[in-house]
Amino acid sequence: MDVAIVGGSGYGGVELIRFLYHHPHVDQIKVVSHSKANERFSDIYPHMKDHVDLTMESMSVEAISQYVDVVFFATPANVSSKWMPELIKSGVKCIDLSGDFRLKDQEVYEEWYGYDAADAETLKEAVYGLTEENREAVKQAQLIANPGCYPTATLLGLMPAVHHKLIDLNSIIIDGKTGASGAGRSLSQNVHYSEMNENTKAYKLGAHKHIPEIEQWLSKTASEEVTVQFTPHIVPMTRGIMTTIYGNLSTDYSQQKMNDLYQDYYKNDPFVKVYTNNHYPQTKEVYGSNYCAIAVHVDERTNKLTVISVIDNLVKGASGQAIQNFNIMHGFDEKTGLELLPIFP
Ligand SMILES: NC(=O)C1=CN([C@@H]2O[C@H](COP(=O)(O)OP(=O)(O)OC[C@H]3O[C@@H](n4cnc5c(N)ncnc54)[C@H](OP(=O)(O)O)[C@@H]3O)[C@@H](O)[C@H]2O)C=CC1
Ligand SMILES: CC(=O)N[C@@H](CCC(=O)OP(=O)(O)O)C(=O)O
Repeated sequence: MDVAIVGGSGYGGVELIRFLYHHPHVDQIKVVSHSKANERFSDIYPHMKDHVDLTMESMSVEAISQYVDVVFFATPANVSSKWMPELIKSGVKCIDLSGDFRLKDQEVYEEWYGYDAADAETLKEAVYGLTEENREAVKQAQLIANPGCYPTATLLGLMPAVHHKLIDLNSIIIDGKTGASGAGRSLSQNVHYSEMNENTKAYKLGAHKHIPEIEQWLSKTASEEVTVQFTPHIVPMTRGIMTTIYGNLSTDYSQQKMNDLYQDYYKNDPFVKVYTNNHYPQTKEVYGSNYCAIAVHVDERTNKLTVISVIDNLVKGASGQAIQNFNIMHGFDEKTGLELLPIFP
């Protein structure tokens, strides 16, 4: 299978290459870059020297659709929406790491992203790639809207309780923490070393584009309109997302029953681990891997459920989940190429 990565010179791109380069079903990788065409990939990422022999190329949409079977987009918002109509018409499968196809309502996209939405016809083709929740649709999809990093951790943390109607859906509060790599490789003041080292700060309160993404999936799952309170924070680490999620319990449910429910819910999902031994997973425990690790706490005193959910933003929160979806779309074992253990410490 031949694949192209558009925006291959960024963090999402280098992670895709880390996993795809030795993927047993991938023959050729085209790394598409406009700013760095003709440069060697290992000159941009010297740790790849002698491992990855690829040169970045500038390719038109026509050339891409002619030469490859699958296109991954690791580009900022407002890029894939421009390329996609032609690619979809040509029959190529596409997996988009950006948010351009995640929100089904064009007005909502325009309000939260500030760009023109993707065209309605192409948007209809998009399948939300939260793998564990949408596996059957992913199997049939031509276009995957790969979820955002915070929504991946949040939704996987909430789904068992939501499906079993154990929390009041309009009481959900999400406290999110991310490392600097979430902002991508391009320079952003938010992640300037001297402003994030030994510092923790909240940002985009009530305005983060992951709010409508989380609400859309919760509302679809619950068949009612759900709103959430979400506050993201940047903490001084490179990789990792932790979401600490609170909700009011809507029924009497013991810690033991909640543990059993969560464990049972994810028993067939190879990349979700549920801890039931009073261990609360840490971001370091999933570093570099495609795992989401979850633990739940039932507080009978306050009648609240707390969920801790951690992922590596660049893997399960982006490139790893994209490859999990790629595997499923093509009938490969979903673990193919992704069975790396986390790096610790
Ligand atoms: N970082 C993360 O943790 C996560 C990121 N995402 C999403 O994945 C996407 C990629 O993120 P990330 O890799 O971190 O970002 P980076 O900034 O590291 O890389 C983005 C790449 O996109 C390319 N690019 C930039 N502008 C344009 C443009 N106008 N047209 C075409 N290509 C362009 C650039 O490559 P070149 O100049 O070589 O073409 C650049 O290297 C984003 O949409 C991001 O929101 C999703 C989940 C998590
Ligand atoms: C540290 C930092 O700035 N993180 C970014 C992560 C955004 C991201 O990756 O967005 P998508 O997952 O929607 O593509 C942010 O919170 O806006």
